[in-house]
Amino acid sequence: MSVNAGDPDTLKPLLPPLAQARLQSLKVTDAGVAVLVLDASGLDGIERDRLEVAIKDALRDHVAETRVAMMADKPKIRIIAVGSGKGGVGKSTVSANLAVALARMGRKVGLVDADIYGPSQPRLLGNEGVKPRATEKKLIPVPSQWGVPVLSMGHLIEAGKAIAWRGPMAGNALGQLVDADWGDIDTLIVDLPPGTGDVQLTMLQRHKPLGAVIVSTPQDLALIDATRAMQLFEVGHVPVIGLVENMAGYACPHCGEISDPFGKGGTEATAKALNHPFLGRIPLDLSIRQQSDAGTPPAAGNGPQAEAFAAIARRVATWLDNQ
Ligand SMILES: Nc1ncnc2c1ncn2[C@@H]1O[C@H](COP(=O)(O)OP(=O)(O)OP(=O)(O)O)[C@@H](O)[C@H]1O
Repeated sequence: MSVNAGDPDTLKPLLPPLAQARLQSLKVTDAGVAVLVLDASGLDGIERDRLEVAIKDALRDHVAETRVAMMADKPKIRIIAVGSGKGGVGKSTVSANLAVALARMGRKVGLVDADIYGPSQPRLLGNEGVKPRATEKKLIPVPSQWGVPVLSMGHLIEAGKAIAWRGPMAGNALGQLVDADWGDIDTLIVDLPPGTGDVQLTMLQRHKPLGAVIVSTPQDLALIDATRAMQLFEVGHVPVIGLVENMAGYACPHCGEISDPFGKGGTEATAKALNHPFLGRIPLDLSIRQQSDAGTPPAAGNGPQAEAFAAIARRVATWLDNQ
């Protein structure tokens, strides 16, 4: 060991240039052990191994031992966009319950309500009226009792006040919601506004989703619009994870007879025709609307509705795990 052992300033110039550039700290213990912390973001496993070997070689004759800690980059949040061709098909309901069902499976999920002209997530997750806190630069998502933090324009504006924003302002607002301080969340469900307008384009261009879930009713007209929404994602090179059929089969609360006010099986047939997976079907059920209005997502319960959402969440989770 050299006489200079223990002096980090003498050791630094001995390091390979890449290590010097990425060095975050260098300490030497009383026992002569050099402990280096490096920013390893963007380096792959082989590059990291090579760098560690080079550092140890460079210091071998100067310290008793060298330990290198590589700080990996923060895992990137994966965005799943939930879209629909037309309004009112239950896209927000599916987004909220998909997020809750994924959280119940132990996933670290957050929810962005990108439906900035008609935000509904604060009501669906039961945290209406709560204002998000903010650090100097970023919003801090609002917690919900279902384990899913959420950010919505509904948390930032006065309840019931209409927003008449133009495209670019809407895009910037969406940016603030998506780029918030999401903590250890690794998957963000983004509830898009219906259709194929500015907000959807901004989403594709600036915050590229990893995949998209498309919600439709079994109705022909809704399916035509859903097909259009899928084309938008395809043009943006965002893979369609699959289609969800909502409001399928109505069970009469009095006699139990099942009727199909919006048709039957249309979404599954469309998925098949377009070669996309079918993720599952949610029945038209009065209790889904009642629980949603009360801020108690059905996916958090134990009934058949919870299972219907859980089945969809399992398919989405499997898709995520295979990426
Ligand atoms: N499966 C269902 N059974 C019964 N009611 C439902 C179901 N899905 C959604 N709803 C109800 O339908 C209404 C519209 O749902 P939601 O707001 O989720 O649709 P949306 O597609 O997000 O609409 P928008 O385009 O306005 O954002 C809500 O009152 C909701 O509670």
